[in-house]
Amino acid sequence: MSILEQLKQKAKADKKRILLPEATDLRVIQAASMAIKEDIAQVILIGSRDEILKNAGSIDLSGATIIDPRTSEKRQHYSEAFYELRKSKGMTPEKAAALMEDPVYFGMMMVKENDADGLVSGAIHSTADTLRPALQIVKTAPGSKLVSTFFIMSIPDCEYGDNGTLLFADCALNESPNAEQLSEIAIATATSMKQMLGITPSVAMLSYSTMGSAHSEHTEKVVQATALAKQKAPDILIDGEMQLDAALVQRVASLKAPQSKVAGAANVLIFPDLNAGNIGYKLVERLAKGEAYGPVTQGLARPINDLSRGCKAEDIVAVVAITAVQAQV
Ligand SMILES: CC(C)(COP(=O)(O)OP(=O)(O)OC[C@H]1O[C@@H](n2cnc3c(N)ncnc32)[C@H](O)[C@@H]1OP(=O)(O)O)[C@@H](O)C(=O)NCCC(=O)NCCS
Ligand SMILES: CC(=O)OP(=O)(O)O
Repeated sequence: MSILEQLKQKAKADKKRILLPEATDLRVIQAASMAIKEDIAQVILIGSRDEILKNAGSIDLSGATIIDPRTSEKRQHYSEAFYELRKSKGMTPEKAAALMEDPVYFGMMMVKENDADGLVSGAIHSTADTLRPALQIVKTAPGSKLVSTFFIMSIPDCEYGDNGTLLFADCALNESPNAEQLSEIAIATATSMKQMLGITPSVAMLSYSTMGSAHSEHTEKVVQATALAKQKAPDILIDGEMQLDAALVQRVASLKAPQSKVAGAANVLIFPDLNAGNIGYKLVERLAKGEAYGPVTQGLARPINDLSRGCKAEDIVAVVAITAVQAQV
């Protein structure tokens, strides 16, 4: 069974209430219909009922709940709760009331108030416009300092990773993580690999240098992050700094990093910054025809997940399943 099929089966076993706030977009409407048909979530669409149904045309949305923020009886309550939450950051009652007309902000408050279990957005909104309200409203999980994101990459006919399945991080949120933050991203992604996919993580801290073959402030950051991650999580297999070929290809690993248990067998790739991570996942998605599910967030108090604006309806369904599985924890 494919990784995606496994996640869908898990989602089905305990169905969660998942919000789709970009409900007028045709891909989101198609995804909602598919998710309902596959029975992986209770789908809640946020937006104008008339507009959603007009855009849906003949697509069956009969199993979805539709909530219009402008007419919702919860609007006043959410608006007041949002104002309370953000007043120390300059929020005013007027601005809070206006933002509650925005389906993404309204949806975040639904999740915050436990009126839904998770939210998926980003088919229309940029990552910043999806994740900023999540960070402001839902906030970090207890014990988590840093929210970060990963992609589940599923690459056809691929001998690397776990039969072509790898996690890539951070490809969407943290622009220029320092060594401490990079170590947190590595540990969180390894934990996600184990918890969500049941695969033992083998984490490569990527660089343009392998085990000291080059030196600069950029490589030193990765060296330091690797040492910190090993110190904080001695039970997780983490190594670096290493180049991508050393991380994946056994023949190259035996030349460049013969002592490393991770080199040649990595299934979690930690990129040194967002330029590398975002370009890296899109290269694999487009040139190797890999499926890229995400960006999936880790470290938030409740599951809020993003999409790429280039996503297809099937990608949205996959992220709905992932969000539902996260909501089960
Ligand atoms: C998401 C993003 C907008 C957040 O930026 P920001 O400038 O920190 O935003 P804000 O200052 O409004 O932060 C909002 C809150 O989230 C917190 N926060 C921001 N990033 C965080 C992180 N990674 N982990 C935990 N908390 C975080 C801030 O401390 C702040 O908290 P507070 O307002 O309650 O005190 C920014 O990180 C970003 O643009 N990232 C790149 C997104 C992108 O373009 N990706 C490429 C395509 S996928
Ligand atoms: C994750 C990502 O790159 O999102 P977008 O393509 O929407 O910028």
